[in-house]
Amino acid sequence: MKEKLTVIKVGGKIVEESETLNQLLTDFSTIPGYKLLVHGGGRSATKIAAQLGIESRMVNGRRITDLETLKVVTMVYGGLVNKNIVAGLQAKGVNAIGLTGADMDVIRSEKRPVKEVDYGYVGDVKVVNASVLANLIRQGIVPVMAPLTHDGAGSMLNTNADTIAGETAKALAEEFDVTLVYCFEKKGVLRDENDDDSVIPVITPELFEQYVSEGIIQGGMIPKLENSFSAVEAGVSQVVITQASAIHRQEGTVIRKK
Ligand SMILES: Nc1ncnc2c1ncn2[C@@H]1O[C@H](COP(=O)(O)OP(=O)(O)O)[C@@H](O)[C@H]1O
Ligand SMILES: CC(=O)N[C@@H](CCC(=O)OP(=O)(O)O)C(=O)O
Repeated sequence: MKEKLTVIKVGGKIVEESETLNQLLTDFSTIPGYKLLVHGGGRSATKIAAQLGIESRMVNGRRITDLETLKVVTMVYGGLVNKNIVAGLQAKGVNAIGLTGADMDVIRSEKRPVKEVDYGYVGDVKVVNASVLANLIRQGIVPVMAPLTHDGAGSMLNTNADTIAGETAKALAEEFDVTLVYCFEKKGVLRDENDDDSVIPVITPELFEQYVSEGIIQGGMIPKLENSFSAVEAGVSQVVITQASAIHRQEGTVIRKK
């Protein structure tokens, strides 16, 4: 029997507000057993870029990352957001280590090829170094991963945090019984975005296609669900999309292969 590991991904709206972040870190600190945290921070990057006079552009939930934007996201995700979370967890007795994909060569990626859209310095994940992460985890260290990867040739690349969480969960599923929880500000995937009580309890790829065509699922929810299906297909035991305050209950929306 494999040991259990919980991978939690927390997004931009939660990490940008100190109160919601602090609550999330408190809840995270009480999850029993092995765990790993992946954070986003897209909203913080957009705000700081604007303060620097840099405009942000998103296509299909991904940021167009030119060289100036790459500098901003490296500072914001790898510095400000990551270190605030690590310090917050240390204050709660969790021995966290902050990592980008370049640290210990944890995640290598490849610059996304230019097709209809040129995303710039955005990386598609090639290899997650599961054994490095597993060794840290088994030593009782909690990895806190920023949405940054590297190309192995000296360049950092910006990678969607939902993808980091999905790919990391998949790689670690060889060694652990992995539960992946995407948490954000809503109660789950909603039938009506303005009605918090319209949680869709279970989503399959077939239902996903239908909801996208009906416009019920859009924007940042699309990469979250695509990564969720990829994770359950690749042996992650359980994938849930839920509210940050409900990470223990894991009610929300459950992702099924079919
Ligand atoms: N059906 C849906 N149910 C819930 N949220 C949805 C839905 N469709 C689109 N969304 C949007 O997806 C967003 C979550 O994606 P994203 O902003 O990338 O999250 P985060 O960065 O917090 O992980 C929600 O804030 C919401 O606006
Ligand atoms: C390539 C790409 O889109 N990267 C994302 C990484 C941050 C992220 O995913 O943050 P959230 O989870 O808060 O949305 C971005 O720069 O917005």
